[in-house]
Amino acid sequence: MVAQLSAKRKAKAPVQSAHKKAKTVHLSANELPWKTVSKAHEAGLDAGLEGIMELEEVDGVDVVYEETEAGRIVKFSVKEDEPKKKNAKKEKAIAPTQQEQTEAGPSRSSVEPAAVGERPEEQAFDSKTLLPSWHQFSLHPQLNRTLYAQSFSNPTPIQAKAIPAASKGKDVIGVAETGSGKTLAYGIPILHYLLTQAKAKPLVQKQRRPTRALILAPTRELALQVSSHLNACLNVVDVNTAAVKQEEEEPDLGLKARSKGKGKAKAAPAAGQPSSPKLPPLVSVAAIVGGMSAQKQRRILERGVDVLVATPGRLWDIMQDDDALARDIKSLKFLVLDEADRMIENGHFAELDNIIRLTLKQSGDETIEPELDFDDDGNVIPKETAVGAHGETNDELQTFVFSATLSKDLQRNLKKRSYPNRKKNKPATTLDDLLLRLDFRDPEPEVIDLSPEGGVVSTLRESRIDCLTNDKDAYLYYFLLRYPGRSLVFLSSIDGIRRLMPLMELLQLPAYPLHSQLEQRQRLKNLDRFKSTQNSILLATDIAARGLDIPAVDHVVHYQIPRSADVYVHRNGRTARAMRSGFSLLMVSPDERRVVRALLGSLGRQEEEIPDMSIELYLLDKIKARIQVAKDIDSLQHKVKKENHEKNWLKEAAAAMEIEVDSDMGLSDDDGAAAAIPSKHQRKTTNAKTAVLKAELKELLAQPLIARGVSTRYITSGSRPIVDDYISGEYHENMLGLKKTQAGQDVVPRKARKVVKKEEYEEWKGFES
Ligand SMILES: Nc1ncnc2c1ncn2[C@@H]1O[C@H](COP(=O)(O)OP(=O)(O)OP(=O)(O)O)[C@@H](O)[C@H]1O
Repeated sequence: MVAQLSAKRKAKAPVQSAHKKAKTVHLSANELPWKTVSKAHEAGLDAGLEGIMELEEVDGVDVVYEETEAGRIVKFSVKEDEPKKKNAKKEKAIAPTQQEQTEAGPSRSSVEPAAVGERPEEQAFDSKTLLPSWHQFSLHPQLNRTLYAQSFSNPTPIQAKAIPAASKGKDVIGVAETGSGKTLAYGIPILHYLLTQAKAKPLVQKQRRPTRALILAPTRELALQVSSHLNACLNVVDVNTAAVKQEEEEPDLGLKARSKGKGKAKAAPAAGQPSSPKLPPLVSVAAIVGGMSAQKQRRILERGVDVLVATPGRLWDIMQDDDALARDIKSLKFLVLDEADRMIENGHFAELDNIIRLTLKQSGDETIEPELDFDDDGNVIPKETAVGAHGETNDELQTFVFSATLSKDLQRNLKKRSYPNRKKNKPATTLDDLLLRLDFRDPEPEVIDLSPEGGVVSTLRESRIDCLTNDKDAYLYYFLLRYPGRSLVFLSSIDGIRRLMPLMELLQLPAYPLHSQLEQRQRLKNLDRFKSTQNSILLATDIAARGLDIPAVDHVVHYQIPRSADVYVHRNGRTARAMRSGFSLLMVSPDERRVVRALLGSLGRQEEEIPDMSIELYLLDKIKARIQVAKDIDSLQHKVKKENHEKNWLKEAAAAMEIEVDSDMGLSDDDGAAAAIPSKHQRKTTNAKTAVLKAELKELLAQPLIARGVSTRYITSGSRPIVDDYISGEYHENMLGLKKTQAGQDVVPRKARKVVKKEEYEEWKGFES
């Protein structure tokens, strides 16, 4: 129970007025413009100040002590004109439009002083002047403010279509290219609704917030990203700082990618608000994902979250012990499936199916009990007694399904909901099944399909290299040296990443791994390092293929070919986002060629459409030498590691069995010739070999790679004089004789490609026959 207790008021310390000319009025304490401040959460006041439920403060007040016959009295003097002048400019910029006032609820006129307890989020914003392209949507001022601060001056095409439809209460199926702002296309309508609904509740209220929106995402990283993307829209920003910065920056070219720290303004208290105390958010967003403390997530849920972004597995785990949450899911206002097709791939089918089942509109014969029963596989057991017993329906629910890849057939079926046997209590078995059992309340969901022809984003440059499987390392190394930048390299297996990582380290390339067998903390750390290092490499499985919005990925490399056309589209979508240019390279070995042809065919494309990457073969040979030495070192190191591991294992096993290792098993260090464990001598030899190879590699790495025809003695001579490149600063630091270029400049049309090498030809022939 929350008791409403008397507020503690604090006035600023007495100050002698410096502005003698300003008109001052004396007010009683109750007439002063008090503002509510939150209790300093960080200072731990939450727990310690029983009885003090609200703090208030007041600015610009002088306290004057006057001696009267009745004794000393206190007068509060307020300067009348100053504050108004000072804030006039700001107030003009954020004056509300008539429309906004209606949408966002009553807000003050620009000249009215801040109302007691007004929240910065609710201060009006002049979207007509500052964000004309967004004005038509009549968004909550808080959203306008953050859009402005992030320089999102225009809605993206999918946003322009989805926001009005969703705001009208329609269900939306949105398909648009990767990096086109789908998160905000569904996020803005949700936040707008919740913000306009939210009433500034007393800070003391400990009441649990019911979850109103559930966003399901296939991977933990994507869920965390969506949550932070939406949270960024709820940060209070100082619009005036933003305006100044905007003028200083170059003109907006249309779509500017949002990146942390690159926004126009820092999160800051809105104009006229105190800077230190932090109010609890009007609307809260949190992520519930696997691999992170379930207990902490449960605690967050106990307090309640308005918008929950979750991966199905963890959500289902938590829901099984949390009836309140299960009830919330039954009466959601918004359900979003972001990249639903990937959720199926991830093996979360059953959980997703169960969660979706709870969101079905309850009808007379399909009621699901709030208290759930589960079978051994964690599936909901429909209760017989529940039939028609409760009659509660959730007609309110709006469903949004977004992806960059949803087949036209599925879109059509979803719209028509032409699913012959929609037996809702039977588990779904395919994606189509699952999506078709979504209970759209809207008789005609809005299908917005803006996907580009063949799935290719207009700012993406694609290319391919045909090479033998064994040569992929060399080609990859060549590419990474030749085109420095942020490169995301996709592999199909975790083993492949484990094999490549030590090679990258030995070759002194800054590479980080990302796959499902890493601890979640390590995954996030590696992702962060990749994001924050301009020249870096992320070796990732397809957990990084969808949705991840990493600012400025220059290259996507398909080291191993994607297993479907959709994955190809999504992997490529990690670059060329938000109208930036990007580059992708497909590495195709002879045995992958047929699959590539089929894959492109299913996108309605020909192989010839993807040009070849041009390669300096002379340099490639030198690169192969480096790779070979690195591989030799790695295999020696691997051998030593394996032997040490076996030795330790044997020792531990022997100790557990209380056996003398030396005498009983002949595994002493000295008689290694006969034993599984190498002798000291063998180990020494291996170490010496490793040291020699490391020295050799060091020397190779220290020498520049010199292209054919370059004279290092006389830079003005040779068939490839490099003097001009030096003068213009265009010379390539790692590859002498080559110019610094973008990868996209070094592609050649496929028809013009060279004849395959003899040994490749042999292999191809074998495959093709
Ligand atoms: N109106 C806008 N103007 C400029 N940039 C925007 C706008 N809306 C979103 N962005 C930015 O575009 C980038 C891509 O957005 P988002 O991640 O939502 O794309 P997406 O369509 O979901 O991509 P994917 O299909 O790969 O998941 C983000 O950095 C986002 O901040």
